[in-house]
Amino acid sequence: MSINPAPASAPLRIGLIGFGCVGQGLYDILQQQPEAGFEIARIAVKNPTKARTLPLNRFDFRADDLLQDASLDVLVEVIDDADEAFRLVREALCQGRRVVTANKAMLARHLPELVQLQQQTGGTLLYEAAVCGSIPVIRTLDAYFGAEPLRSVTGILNGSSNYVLTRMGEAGADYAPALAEAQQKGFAETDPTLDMGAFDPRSKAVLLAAHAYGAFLNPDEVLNLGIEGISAVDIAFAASQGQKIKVIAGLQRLPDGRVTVLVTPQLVGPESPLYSVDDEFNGVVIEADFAGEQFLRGRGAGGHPTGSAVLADLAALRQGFAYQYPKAAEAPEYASDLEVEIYLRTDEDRIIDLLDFSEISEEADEDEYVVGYVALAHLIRHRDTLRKYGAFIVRTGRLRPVSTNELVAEVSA
Ligand SMILES: NC(=O)C1=CN([C@@H]2O[C@H](COP(=O)(O)OP(=O)(O)OC[C@H]3O[C@@H](n4cnc5c(N)ncnc54)[C@H](O)[C@@H]3O)[C@@H](O)[C@H]2O)C=CC1
Ligand SMILES: N[C@@H](CC=O)C(=O)O
Repeated sequence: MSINPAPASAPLRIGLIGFGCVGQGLYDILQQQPEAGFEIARIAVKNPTKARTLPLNRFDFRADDLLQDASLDVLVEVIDDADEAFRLVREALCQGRRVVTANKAMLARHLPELVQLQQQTGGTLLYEAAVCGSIPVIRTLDAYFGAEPLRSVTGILNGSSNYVLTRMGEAGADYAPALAEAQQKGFAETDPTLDMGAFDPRSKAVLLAAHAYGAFLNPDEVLNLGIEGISAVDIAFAASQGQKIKVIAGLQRLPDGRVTVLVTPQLVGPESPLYSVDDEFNGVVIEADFAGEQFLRGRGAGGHPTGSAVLADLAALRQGFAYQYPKAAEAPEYASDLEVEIYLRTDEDRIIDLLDFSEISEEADEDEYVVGYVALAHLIRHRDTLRKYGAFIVRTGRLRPVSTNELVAEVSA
């Protein structure tokens, strides 16, 4: 038997919208891979006066001009403005075009509409780069695990906050300079609050929930707590227990079939594969009913790793690949009637009152921390107040149904 290579065909003509960290990363990758069969035909940028690595005549200054150009085979949207990204992607899909985006904030807000639009117009939208940079997690969940029920998907989904936590834990760095380094390396969002406040990994968790469980969630329903209030005391507390603090997105099927999603700092021990996922790396542990545990690890941010995921989407589009959302027809109910065990450090007594602990197992006046169970609904309702008063919260990983002492799940991260 002889295996014939795929027939040569004309390169796919790409319209690239956005030439920042990711746009340049993709451009660079395609320059180094002329044989890959993709040509960046037009590049739209916003600011005509900004100094760039390519001559001025290489750029367009109106993304809409690319939308009107029928000679472009695929549009790649990698700008940092979620509202404008939605307008552009929506318009392209209305035209029935093929689109790749990395904009998780936009996707998490508009996914149901964008999926419906593809069904109506025949357009295709891929977004592997939107979750975990270079790690092929969306396609793994959608295509490979499309038929298998999943117990949980647990991951470090944000490179910038993981970088800051690593620098603070290993090098004893302060929070602000560690964040400045993450920004300088191109890992952070234009507004780093999205990273440090865990809004970015929450968007990514919402996307994973659609592919892992068929659950299309409103991001506001999902608890996100960040690391803006972290201090050396917290890292020492974790270390005293042989653990590290990581920002963990936990997607979990409960015994009654419902799913819950939490995105918060969490204590992670050396028994977890996520314990040694450091710097800007991301990691995802998938617990499947029949396959058991699988672990994916890779660079979660940066121009080349993210550009690599865009390249993979371009290649997938050429092969006619589209997401199936295979579990959407039997989407589970979303559960928030749970109690979560947390470590809370605050110098404000009113925060402890506000959270109304149902059980306290440990209290240290000197270090101003409390460990105990709190209703998830209270954490969601008061998350802005917690952020405002600099309270720092870490989950232990234990969950239980509201108002009972029966432990339903112990997430060992
Ligand atoms: N940097 C990273 O590691 C990753 C970024 N992403 C996502 O990729 C997207 C791009 O991120 P970065 O490249 O890091 O941001 P960036 O800030 O480096 O670049 C974005 C560029 O888009 C330009 N822009 C804004 N509005 C525009 C418009 N209407 N038309 C043309 N250009 C416009 C900005 O001027 C800027 O140069 C964002 O959605 C981000 O969340 C996703 C995964 C990883
Ligand atoms: N700001 C994001 C970039 C990739 O998604 C991160 O730090 O993970």
